[in-house]
Amino acid sequence: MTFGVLPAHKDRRVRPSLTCVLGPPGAGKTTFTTRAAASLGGSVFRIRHAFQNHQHVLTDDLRKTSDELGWLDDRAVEQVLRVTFEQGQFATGPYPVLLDNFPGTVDQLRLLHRLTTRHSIPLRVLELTTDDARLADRVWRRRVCPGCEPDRHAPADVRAGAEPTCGRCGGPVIVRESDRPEVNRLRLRRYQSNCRQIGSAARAWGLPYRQVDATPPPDEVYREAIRAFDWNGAEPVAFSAT
Ligand SMILES: Nc1ncnc2c1ncn2[C@@H]1O[C@H](COP(=O)(O)OP(=O)(O)O)[C@@H](O)[C@H]1O
Repeated sequence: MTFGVLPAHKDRRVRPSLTCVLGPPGAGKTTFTTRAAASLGGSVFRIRHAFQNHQHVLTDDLRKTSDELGWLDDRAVEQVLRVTFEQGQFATGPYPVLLDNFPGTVDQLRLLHRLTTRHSIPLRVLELTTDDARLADRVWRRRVCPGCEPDRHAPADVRAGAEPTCGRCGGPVIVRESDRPEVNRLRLRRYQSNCRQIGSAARAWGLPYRQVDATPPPDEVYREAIRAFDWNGAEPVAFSAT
């Protein structure tokens, strides 16, 4: 099986796949995708990074957006997906691919479905859920470290104190721009208005769709999520570079 010019995973039991990881802000998507990609030997896809990396494929009108959350038009999404996956420019590592917080709409799921069907790549959806109070608390507490993660996405491992610091580099941590209450409210509202449609479409198109309770600690969430899918028809194996 080929998928653009991307290499197949060295371990034949781990086959190419795309797993959409969805959930409201604070559910733990980035925590899960980062961890799963590391232990499965895969990579994480983020639409924002893909846009940044492939600006050149977009015409000027498609680079602009007036959307309140900065989402680009689906024509831009389609072009970026094509160049990322079909033209093999997804150079962040071998499969499986975990799509962090993507798709955001049913039309975007349709784009992915078409793309993966064309290339016989399994596509499935994992939704992480927890209660509203916990979501609010996690978003409220989340900090990022501009030193360790200049793009300010992945949550920092915060060392508590009068002035909380990054557990990794000891530097100052800050609140993520998108966690400001007014932006977070918008993100949550958009998620809530789109997630049911995405779920219904996934089921109608025969895509595996699993919900996992993201309330327990990350290790447990990870185990449950891995259990929720027959991960490529094989027990997931820890990735070894050898
Ligand atoms: N299972 C979990 N239990 C407790 N805290 C978690 C869990 N998963 C994530 N977190 C913390 O909650 C915050 C949000 O997690 P994150 O992965 O950034 O969520 P999302 O990507 O869904 O917005 C982060 O500070 C993270 O460290």
